[in-house]
Amino acid sequence: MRYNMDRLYERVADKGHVCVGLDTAPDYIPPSELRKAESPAEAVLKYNRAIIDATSDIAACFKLQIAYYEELGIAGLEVYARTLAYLRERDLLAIADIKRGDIADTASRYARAHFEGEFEADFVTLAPYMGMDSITPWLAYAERRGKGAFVLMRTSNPGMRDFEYRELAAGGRLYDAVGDKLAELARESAGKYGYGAFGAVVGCTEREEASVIRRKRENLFFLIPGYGAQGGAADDAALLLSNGNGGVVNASRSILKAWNAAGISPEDATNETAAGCAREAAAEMRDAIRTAAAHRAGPAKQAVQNQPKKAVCLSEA
Ligand SMILES: O=C(O)c1cc(=O)[nH]c(=O)n1[C@@H]1O[C@H](COP(=O)(O)O)[C@@H](O)[C@H]1O
Repeated sequence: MRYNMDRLYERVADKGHVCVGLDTAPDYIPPSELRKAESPAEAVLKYNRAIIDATSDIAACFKLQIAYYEELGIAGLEVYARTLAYLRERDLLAIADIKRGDIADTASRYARAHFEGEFEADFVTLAPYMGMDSITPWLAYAERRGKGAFVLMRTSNPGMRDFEYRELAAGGRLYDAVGDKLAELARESAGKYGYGAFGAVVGCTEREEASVIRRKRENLFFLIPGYGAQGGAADDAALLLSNGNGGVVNASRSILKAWNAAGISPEDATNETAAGCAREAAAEMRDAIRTAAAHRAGPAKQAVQNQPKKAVCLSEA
């Protein structure tokens, strides 16, 4: 079976580790574009296309957080489906960030909804709280169609400590117990590069145990959120990589709102300028992660959060 995880590995080797997050809220879009569009949903679709076109040679993959589409109702879900189709037509890999988890029968319907038909994606995100019978129905699609998933293991949010860090009576932490199960699954679905069809979500906002997690889970490919807007930096993310591969690092707001951070005034901004800034932010991120991965012992943390930047991306738009 040719797993999507193998394809993702190859994209990382080719283009770097950036996963562009298409978490597109209408208020991230230049006001002139919102005024021109017939609806906020239409503006989101046009913005997504502009960002995809500007970053497709830099991004290993794209991630759509479905909440940003659901909140726009039916029109938003249409844009979600059309953005996925736009990526598919360009042979770009898509992660549907849906964080599902339910009993097996329901899970199999969720799996059909997101691995086939109008909402078809290459990967999904899953929540493991209900146990492995909520995960295995998705795995059938790995065997049949090469699909992949990232299961929440150690997340990027402050609340990760509420449950994920709980010490278990049997030893280890709760997130470690999730890792054990995922490593087992990965052994059964190992692809060409040794990674399982299903990987794990490990955030880069917490350095504690990052190197240990990476060493211990050598057959799990990681989806690494928390870069940029949540404070994670290139050298934090690099701790979760393995031999220059083994993970993609997601950034949503720091790419989608790069035009804002560059100091371009809302009156002057267009999709073209926003796309130019997004491209620049994604390229900087790619280079910073590559450098950090190459120098693991690495120099001082490169602050990426809220960095005031010159509007140099204007000239590239
Ligand atoms: O599964 C995820 O993608 C995810 C897991 C996690 O632990 N933390 C996390 O931020 N995410 C998602 O990653 C994205 C982060 O967005 P930014 O903080 O704007 O880069 C959002 O889509 C989150 O829903």
